[in-house]
Amino acid sequence: MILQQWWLILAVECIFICISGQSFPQKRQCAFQVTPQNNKYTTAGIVNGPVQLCENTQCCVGYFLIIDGQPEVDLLACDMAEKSCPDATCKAQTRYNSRLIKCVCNTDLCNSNITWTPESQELRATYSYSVESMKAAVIILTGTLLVLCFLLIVAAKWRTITKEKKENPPSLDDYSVSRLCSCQTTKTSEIDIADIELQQIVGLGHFATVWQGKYQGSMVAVKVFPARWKQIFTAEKEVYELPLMKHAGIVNFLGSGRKPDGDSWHIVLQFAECGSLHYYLCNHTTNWMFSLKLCQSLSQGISYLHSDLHRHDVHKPPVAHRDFSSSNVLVRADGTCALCDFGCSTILRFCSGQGRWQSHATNMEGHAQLGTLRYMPPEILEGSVNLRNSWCLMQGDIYALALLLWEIWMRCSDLFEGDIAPQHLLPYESELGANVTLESLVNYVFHMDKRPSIPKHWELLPQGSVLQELLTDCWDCDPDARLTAQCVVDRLMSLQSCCST
Ligand SMILES: Nc1ncnc2c1ncn2[C@@H]1O[C@H](COP(=O)(O)OP(=O)(O)OP(=O)(O)O)[C@@H](O)[C@H]1O
Repeated sequence: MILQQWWLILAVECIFICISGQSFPQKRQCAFQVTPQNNKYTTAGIVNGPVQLCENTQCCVGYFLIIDGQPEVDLLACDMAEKSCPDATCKAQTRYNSRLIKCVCNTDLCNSNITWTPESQELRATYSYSVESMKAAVIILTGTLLVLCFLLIVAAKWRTITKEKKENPPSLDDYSVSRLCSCQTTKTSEIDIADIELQQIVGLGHFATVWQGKYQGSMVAVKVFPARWKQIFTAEKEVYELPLMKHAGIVNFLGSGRKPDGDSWHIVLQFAECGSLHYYLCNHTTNWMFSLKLCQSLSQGISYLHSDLHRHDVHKPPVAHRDFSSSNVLVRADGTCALCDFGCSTILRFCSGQGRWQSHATNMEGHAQLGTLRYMPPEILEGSVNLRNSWCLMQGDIYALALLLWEIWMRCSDLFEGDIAPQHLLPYESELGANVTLESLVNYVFHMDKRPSIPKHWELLPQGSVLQELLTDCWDCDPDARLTAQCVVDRLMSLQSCCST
């Protein structure tokens, strides 16, 4: 009897091993070496000394620091999730800056040795994979992972739905950047620059100088681009000139013009009396209701920017901001926020002839990594995202929105004991300093999955848990798990009704 049972167990085990051997490929083994700062990768598989057996991927990853002209290991491990890794050997693919390089590859222990020459430092810095890698990845993925991709999309969508996304966002899958579709409609709004009186400089950006000025008897802001930044001027003007772009959450565009000698290009805007949100928060604390007003108008602005609107025969396509920071939000005298600076933005257009969304960014090709480093989401910092995927650009804006909400609430006296809010700090300023580097952000935000710290005592406040949940749902490391901007608007609305003080 006992012998019979033993045979039965052995037979079942045999069948199981046979089935599992046929159904699943052998697990990938990768060289393993981490530091306490990036030990997140320990969870990517079973570690056995210098080797890791991957749980979820066939890809090994290696990060190397260039020290004295030689690559030195920073991290070796299995990749955290299944991604494209068409190369059998570890070739330097992405150069984050002059010091940090990365490879991903698909054979056992392939990440232990990187193929790198000083010439490969000439690689153009980009957060997307090279064209060859992309082509190979597409072929492999199309052939072997079609079903898996479908299941992943369904799972991601399901997760998105369960996050109470009340808005029904447009389906923006992975589309390539293209020329403008024929369905584009823009209006021009030329202004004679001679009619503007420039009075004083109120802002100095990377690309333009912003003046306070007078136009037709009203106070205006004039953004002056030198001729060499014409491309950025054109990109920004194009966003402002989209149909239905007038909204309380977006700074009012009055027109644009060019100096007769052609050496500068001008964008004329409504003047925001309190300057940038960053400037405002450095100089003012707020009470709860005022901070909520800032947050609501801010999220309404980004929600409107992301929206796909049809009114009568007019269409406003969704726009991803892509450089959302407290310096690119203005504060009006009435305490409402208005978005500005669309020089890095991407317009998404739906072309009925092609039956799909296309993204359009005038300046995208030359400035793949545009945006303010500190506000870049982990997936863009790490380089695992395809920047041509329009939907992930919106999700990047939501990550930055969370950082802005955090900045605003950290200056709200009602959220601190004795009504004393700490001095204004930029996100990650207390942890990484005033001048962050890409390397330190990749480590802290991506590898360590850290975010700006939320004061412990907020848990005890009536609104504390909602604030905390809202922030964590917006800066989630998984872009698909983040809320939509409209959902943020709704959550803030419910905060107003439940926690008015
Ligand atoms: N309409 C406005 N009213 C008042 N101040 C403004 C206005 N527009 C811009 N500014 C000020 O000018 C600064 C720079 O503006 P903006 O971000 O548009 O320029 P930029 O050159 O594109 O900057 P960046 O370095 O972010 O790319 C803002 O942070 C703000 O202080």
